[in-house]
Amino acid sequence: MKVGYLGPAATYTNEAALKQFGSEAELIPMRTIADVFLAVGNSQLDYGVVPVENTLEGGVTYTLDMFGRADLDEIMICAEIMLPIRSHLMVAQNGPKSLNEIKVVLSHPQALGQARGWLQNNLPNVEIVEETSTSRSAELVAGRTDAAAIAPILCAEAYNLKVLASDLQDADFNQTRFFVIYKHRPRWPMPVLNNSDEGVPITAIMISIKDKVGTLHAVTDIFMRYDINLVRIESRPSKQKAWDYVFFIDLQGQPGQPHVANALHELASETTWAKVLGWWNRSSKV
Ligand SMILES: O=C(O)C(=O)C[C@]1(C(=O)O)C=C[C@@H](O)C=C1
Repeated sequence: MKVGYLGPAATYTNEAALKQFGSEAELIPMRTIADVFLAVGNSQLDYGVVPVENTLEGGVTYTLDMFGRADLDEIMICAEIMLPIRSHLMVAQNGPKSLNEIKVVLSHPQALGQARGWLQNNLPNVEIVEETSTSRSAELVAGRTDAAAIAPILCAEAYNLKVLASDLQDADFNQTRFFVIYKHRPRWPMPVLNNSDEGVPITAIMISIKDKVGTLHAVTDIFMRYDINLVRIESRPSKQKAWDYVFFIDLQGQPGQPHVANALHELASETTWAKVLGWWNRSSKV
């Protein structure tokens, strides 16, 4: 079984993939989140692990936008992984000895955002450089004497770096949610990964609604009438025309339940486009 994740080795996504698949799978680092989607889409990978949402920084837009691509229409979600996120400031062994010797800080934009307060308080004048992942920034600072990376602790060992400061995240409830994605082929049963019957059933949908007064109200009204709890609603530009949006909705329940099936059926009258992205059981454990 081949499972792709945002690489190089020792990203948070790598940790999430290990948590879900253990050593049973061949874990393959990919350069970008888009590359994970594309390799799942052309069946080079059986599964991909991608970050989707963080408790401090919100939605991972790179991931959300890939679900809107027409050429990746068959990609679905079959599980989610929650990971506590702790970040550290690390430098090369012969690099800066203290914070005032650091001129540049490299990291993934999500990790930089989660440490915004710490950076403002401790390194207000450094240049900030965004990289494709935290471990890519760790790999890059290994050869520099003026730079530091914000990265997970696994990177210190993987890239032989020393840690100058720990726990940079702006709150200790910092967590990221990841999706396991696969290419939907007509097969039954659907893959079920670590999804015990004990969790709360969640279904993710993506919709585009009619451009008229009250449509969003009508959509939420349908879910209210069927007693369906909405656990997340997030909008992104549709990228089809200006000021046009798609909505990502996570709801409690699964399409196999009659009340959810009926609600999704009724939803068609208010939407111009709709897709079920997948369903899984949410564990209460992090
Ligand atoms: O760069 C990494 O280590 C990643 O796995 C990406 C990512 C993200 O995109 O949200 C994953 C978890 C953290 O929130 C920070 C970065």
